[in-house]
Amino acid sequence: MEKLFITGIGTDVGKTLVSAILTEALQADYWKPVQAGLEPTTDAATVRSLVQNQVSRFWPERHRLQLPASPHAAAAAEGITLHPADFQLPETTNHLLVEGAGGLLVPLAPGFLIADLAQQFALNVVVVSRNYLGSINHTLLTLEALQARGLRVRGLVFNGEPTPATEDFISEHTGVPLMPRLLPEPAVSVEVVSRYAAEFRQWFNR
Ligand SMILES: Nc1ncnc2c1ncn2[C@@H]1O[C@H](COP(=O)(O)OP(=O)(O)OP(=O)(O)O)[C@@H](O)[C@H]1O
Ligand SMILES: C[C@H](N)[C@H](N)CCCCCC(=O)O
Ligand SMILES: [Mg+2]
Repeated sequence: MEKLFITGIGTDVGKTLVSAILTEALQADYWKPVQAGLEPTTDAATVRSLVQNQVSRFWPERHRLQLPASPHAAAAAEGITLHPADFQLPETTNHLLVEGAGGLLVPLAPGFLIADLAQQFALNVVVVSRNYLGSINHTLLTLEALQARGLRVRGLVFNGEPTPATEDFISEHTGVPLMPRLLPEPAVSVEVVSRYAAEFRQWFNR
């Protein structure tokens, strides 16, 4: 069974889109442990709206925080402090995807980072790297931080305009496995997710 933690090189890089694609590809369960920002929608609701299979289960967030901010700040604004002991991996016999919030070193509380959650659950990691000027550095820093923590990279997903100079350097410098890449889509839809899911399914079955 694949038990995967979806992180990225920052916020808004496409973790939720990749989560939807992987959820559909593997008919996996999906869990967003901490949702910071509830309007206009949540990541779990987005993934649910983009997948069609009837197998996936959507596990409830452990913390739903109003403020679209860093989780440590969103929690503080509600007068609460998140603790590692709050979080237990959903007990499922299915594949499971766990989506972080923002990038790998985003704080959940003082001394408690998103990376600690991936470590606590001993999950393999999928890294989403959106293409922008500066993304090489952000990607290499993320991969180095994962390596320093002994977290295994299951695959790296490039998202955006194909940029060989960027992608080739990251791939050759780190040797991480590359998953299928995402192109800029005019709109994100069930059809788009279904098309990529077929590609990712092949990647897992290769
Ligand atoms: N390849 C793409 N083509 C078109 N739109 C995209 C693509 N990748 C991401 N987007 C859009 O960019 C926005 C941010 O993506 P997404 O919500 O997946 O980011 P995220 O990394 O999950 O952010 P967060 O840290 O808030 O969880 C969304 O509106 C999403 O639909
Ligand atoms: C609100 C946003 N969409 C994410 N859920 C949280 C992003 C936290 C980023 C914190 C940071 O790296 O400065
Ligand atoms: Mg997201």
